[in-house]
Amino acid sequence: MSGHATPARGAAPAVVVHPDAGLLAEAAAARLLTRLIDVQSVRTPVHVVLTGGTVGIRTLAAVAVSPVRDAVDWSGVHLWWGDERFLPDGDPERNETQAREALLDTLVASAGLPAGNVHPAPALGTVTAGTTVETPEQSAAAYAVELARYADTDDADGRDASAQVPRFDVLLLGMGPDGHVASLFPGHAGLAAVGATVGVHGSPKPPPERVSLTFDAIRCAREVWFVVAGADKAAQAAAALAGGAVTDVPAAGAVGTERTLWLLDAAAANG
Ligand SMILES: O=C1O[C@H](COP(=O)(O)O)[C@@H](O)[C@H](O)[C@H]1O
Repeated sequence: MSGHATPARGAAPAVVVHPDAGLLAEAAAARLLTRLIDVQSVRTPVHVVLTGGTVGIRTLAAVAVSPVRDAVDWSGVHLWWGDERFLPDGDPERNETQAREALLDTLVASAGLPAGNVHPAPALGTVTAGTTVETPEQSAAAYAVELARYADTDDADGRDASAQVPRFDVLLLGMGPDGHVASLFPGHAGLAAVGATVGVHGSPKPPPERVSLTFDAIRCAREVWFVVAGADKAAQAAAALAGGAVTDVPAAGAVGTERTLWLLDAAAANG
């Protein structure tokens, strides 16, 4: 295993606990909207990485109905994903499909989000640059090309900019009960992948084929925010916060350069 097996340099984690998963999603949505408004007061565009998973999608649904939603200039927001389930376009299990239904379709239709600012990892069977995407590796490679188009390679702050990705302003992550983040699973080869993206096979959580950002890419984010709920996540949340080994608890390796924030519900915080 490479240097990713040890916790990364980056912002030390801070923890905020909310009473339950519903309030966690509402609070994360409010926090995200405030962050977008704040960042837009000093720079544009803003790059946000979305997560799939239960709380991640509930957070997007809460953004959709927030009265503050339209205080964001969505024309200057670019949206990416930390991971994707490698399935055909429109499959209900794709993180992209769920995010579009929860929020993105509305933003494109009526809030000024350009369709071209939505950057999913290409789905199984889609055609990208004249080639049909048939493997997670092909999707990961095409996703890396798209990320590189928006890359910020300024490494003046000491971060490793070799992953060729945007300087994400917020990168949202869920966490599985096994401690996985994005599609980086305990003991899997993807933990050691270098560059921006990796194709994943044999995921212990269905579907088995996925595409993920690497730790190199995740660690380019200014702010990494976990949204984690449920008693089944408590042990791994505690292990990650205690600085556990990344091979056992991948969440321990996901840090932002300026902030690492764990947004938990009370059940997940009780480990
Ligand atoms: O499969 C995935 O699972 C994780 C966690 O999901 P949850 O439902 O347990 O919260 C998610 O973060 C990831 O994006 C997704 O692909």
